[in-house]
Amino acid sequence: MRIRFTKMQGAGNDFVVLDETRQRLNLAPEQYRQLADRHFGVGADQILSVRPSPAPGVDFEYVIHNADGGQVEQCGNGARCFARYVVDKGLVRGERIRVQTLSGVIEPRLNADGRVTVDMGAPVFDLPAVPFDAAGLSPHRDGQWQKWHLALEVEAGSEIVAVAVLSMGNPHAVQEVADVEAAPLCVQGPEIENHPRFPKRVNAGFMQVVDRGRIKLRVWERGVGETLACGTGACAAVVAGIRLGRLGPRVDVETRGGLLTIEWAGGEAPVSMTGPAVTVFEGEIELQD
Ligand SMILES: N[C@H](CCC[C@H](N)C(=O)O)C(=O)O
Repeated sequence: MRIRFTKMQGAGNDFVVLDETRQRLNLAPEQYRQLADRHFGVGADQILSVRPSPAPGVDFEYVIHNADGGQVEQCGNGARCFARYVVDKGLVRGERIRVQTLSGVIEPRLNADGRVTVDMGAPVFDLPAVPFDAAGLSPHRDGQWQKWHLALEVEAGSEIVAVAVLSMGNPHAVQEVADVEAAPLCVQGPEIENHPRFPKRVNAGFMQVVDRGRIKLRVWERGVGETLACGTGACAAVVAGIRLGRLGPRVDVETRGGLLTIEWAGGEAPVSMTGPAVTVFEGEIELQD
């Protein structure tokens, strides 16, 4: 099957975008994996599908697959690129862009400076959890925040890390580190991603607080590994930092791939994310059938 695609990136988190507005491609997980493969395919962290939405008042359906071929609920950097794509391709009829995802409807906005702002919805603080006695965990309340101690089995024996756990539509476990460049992502990342506490696996964030308006962040993403930026991960880290009293309501998030700005007023308020969205190239590829 020969298909056309658009390669995009948001703060270095990169995507293959597929236009399914006229025809569904019905790809199999192996074909998503082929598209994401950086040696045998195009190469990307996620594959984003643009589909029409049957729902009244909703313009598009936004379907997201990780590099491992699994479909997921949300992708923040991808949402900005989705908005850039549908505007640049002339697919948008009105002023607003309302997009259905597995975790609800989002409404991205293109700003005059070329960056894109997305209301990512309100954070959710209780994730589907394995009963703690089955996973050997010891939850404790730290201030007003329930943090979880995860028992990680790493080469040097087991170690306990305290993570803040929340959902931005997709699951995140965020920990604070003194130096994000020295954070053990390659060791702890896969351990946390696949920890029995998270029956749907999890994205593992490593946050260094610079001051109340700035953090540095690296994320080991579920289904991908370390990415240069993670939009929902930036939202989750800022929400965790605000809930722990470490951050103010507007935070610049330095990622290896660029800068994201996250705002959250607390409580049930939605989290706002602003950042870049860039088209890199267009192409065609022959997919295995
Ligand atoms: N790996 C994530 C999906 C992509 C999230 C990230 N690329 C973003 O910008 O939010 C997950 O499995 O939940």
